[in-house]
Amino acid sequence: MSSAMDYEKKAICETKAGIKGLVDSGIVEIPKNFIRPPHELAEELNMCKSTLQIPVVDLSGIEVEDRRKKIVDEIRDASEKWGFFQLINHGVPSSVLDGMIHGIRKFHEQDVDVKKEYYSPDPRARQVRYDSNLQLFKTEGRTSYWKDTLYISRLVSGHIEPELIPPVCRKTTLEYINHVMKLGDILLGLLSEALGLKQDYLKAAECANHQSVACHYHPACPQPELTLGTTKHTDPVFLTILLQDMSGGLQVMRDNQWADVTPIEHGLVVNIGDFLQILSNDKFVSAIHRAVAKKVGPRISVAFFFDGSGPTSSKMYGPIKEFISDENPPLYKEFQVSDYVSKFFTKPLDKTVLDLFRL
Ligand SMILES: O=C(O)CCC(=O)C(=O)O
Ligand SMILES: [Fe+2]
Repeated sequence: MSSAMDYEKKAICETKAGIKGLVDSGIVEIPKNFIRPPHELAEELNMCKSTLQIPVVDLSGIEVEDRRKKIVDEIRDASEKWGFFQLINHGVPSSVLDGMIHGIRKFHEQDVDVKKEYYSPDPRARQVRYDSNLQLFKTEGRTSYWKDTLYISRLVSGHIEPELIPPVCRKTTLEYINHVMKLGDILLGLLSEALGLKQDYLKAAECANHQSVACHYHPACPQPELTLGTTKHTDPVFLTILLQDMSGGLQVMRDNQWADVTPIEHGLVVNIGDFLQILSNDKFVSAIHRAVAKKVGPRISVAFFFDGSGPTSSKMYGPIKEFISDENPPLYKEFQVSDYVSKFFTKPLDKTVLDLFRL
């Protein structure tokens, strides 16, 4: 590591002002540790961009039987082909969505002296913490991302001690959690039906008992083409509901091309996570996605993750028995959340959850 990089790392960590602090200091070039490796940047230049758009599913009329059937068909198709879709008329009030984005922006833009109280680079240390993935400096050859994130973790059925949430965004965040939990229930029902199972199957299978929320703030970036807001990844959870502002930047991989997930005002993005791909025995896909950095900012996005039972539970997960036959053998071994957690922190960077459990 160069001494210049050491200085930048130290400055970001010590001020606890995040990437936002770096931008506010007036930099015109991004520090080296944010620059993606040359082979990645070269590969990018040769890659075609997809003009396809992820499907949009309208949830209005869901209580009418025929309409629900059509919605289930659309969700099945999107989950099989893309692993991604957008929802409109999903029942979460526009004021709650706007309030969440506004609250998260206020958190990241508040006085650093207040914000830094929440700063912690250790994912296991605190239930609510803010960080800029600077711990990645420590890992040789790993690039840092152009974003700061407020993490709200270890929610149990949507519950968290309200006082743990920063006052500046407490009311709006609690409201948002409350509504997204309800939408999560509706979605689990629709996804169960899309898999040909009873409506309460995925909920009863403990696919969403725990939740966490990652509230991202991507500041304007002076050299966006050299870095990323979030590197390409799949979500190591069952299901994600993502709220994004109108800035754009989220992309999903389809047939080896990046497709933009163009924001829809007051829409929500849904994506299938690794564990749902495993349960469905590869019927549904957990798609690779990323967020590009932008010259203008900030961009706010909020990923609400639905996770399984906690690491102390002995609940086993694996391909759903109903899908397994001599012709369709299981593609993954069974596992407990604790197996996954212990492997996750030591797994090689290029391995996903799917690789860890594939037979
Ligand atoms: O910022 C985004 O739109 C994507 C965030 C994301 O993929 C994640 O938090 O897992
Ligand atoms: Fe993600």
